[in-house]
Amino acid sequence: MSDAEAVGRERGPSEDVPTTSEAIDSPLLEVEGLRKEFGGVTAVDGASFRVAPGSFTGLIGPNGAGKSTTFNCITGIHDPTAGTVRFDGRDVTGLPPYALAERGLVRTFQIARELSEMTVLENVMLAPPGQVGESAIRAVLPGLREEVERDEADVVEEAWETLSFFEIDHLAHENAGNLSGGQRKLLEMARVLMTDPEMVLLDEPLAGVNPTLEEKLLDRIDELRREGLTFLLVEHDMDVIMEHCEHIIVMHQGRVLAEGDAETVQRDERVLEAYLGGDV
Ligand SMILES: Nc1ncnc2c1ncn2[C@@H]1O[C@H](COP(=O)(O)OP(=O)(O)OP(=O)(O)O)[C@@H](O)[C@H]1O
Repeated sequence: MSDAEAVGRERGPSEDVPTTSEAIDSPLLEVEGLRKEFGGVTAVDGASFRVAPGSFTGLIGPNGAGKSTTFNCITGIHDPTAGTVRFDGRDVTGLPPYALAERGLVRTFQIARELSEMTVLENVMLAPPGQVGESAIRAVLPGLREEVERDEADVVEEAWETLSFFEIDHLAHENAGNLSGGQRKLLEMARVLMTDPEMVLLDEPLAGVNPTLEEKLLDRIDELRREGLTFLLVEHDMDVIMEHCEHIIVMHQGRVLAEGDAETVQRDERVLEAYLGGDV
């Protein structure tokens, strides 16, 4: 019997499982005892894990495991019923998305209807938090006009660089609503990058993306990681998770069932049983 099998037989789902991320000494993101109830439904039931800075971490689990709810609790969409979320050593539990973005923790958002009527370039230029409103106010203050103009020129330059990085600069003047599903995902990533994040959370970034664009998106993520960005990804495509994520967290029934590298997770019998719908 392998170690994993032995662990699987000795422990039930309600007990704590050993977590390799406990070994991460200085996590960038730390989720502890996270719990979220919706009426009588417990969607997340005491999930705890850590994400190392500069890592590409995957969050997986069968349908209904609590991945999206966990994601939404971390990114300020849901208020957790209990537990804490720490980012860069600070408690950020329950902070709204804009406050998290100011601290460097961002998630991708689908392009909203109003934004789909704007061009790709406008979408990217609007992404930095507070940019437009702030500039508009500062533009009317005497003495600051020059500085504002310089700021805006920087944003335009950065917007073009970001579009070119994702190879969608040729679409700059196209309405965002006319993009294909895959091109939209690239635009969503470009918008995120404009906020100068430290950590990016991605929920199903490859859903509906054709293989060519998928490769492009994954290449860009790998490149950004090499520059020091941290990624946490919820994704159903196991091949992508196993190939690209060096740390994988498996959720089941609202808790962390197992975690480790691809090999560790793949040979963990509890993971297999959870995916097959077995009683773990
Ligand atoms: N707003 C809500 N109200 C009530 N129950 C909810 C709500 N959101 C999620 N749930 C329930 O919480 C549980 C976890 O759902 P969640 O969407 O987080 O899982 P998931 O792992 O992301 O699933 P999937 O892979 O199918 O997207 C499910 O039983 C789901 O029905």
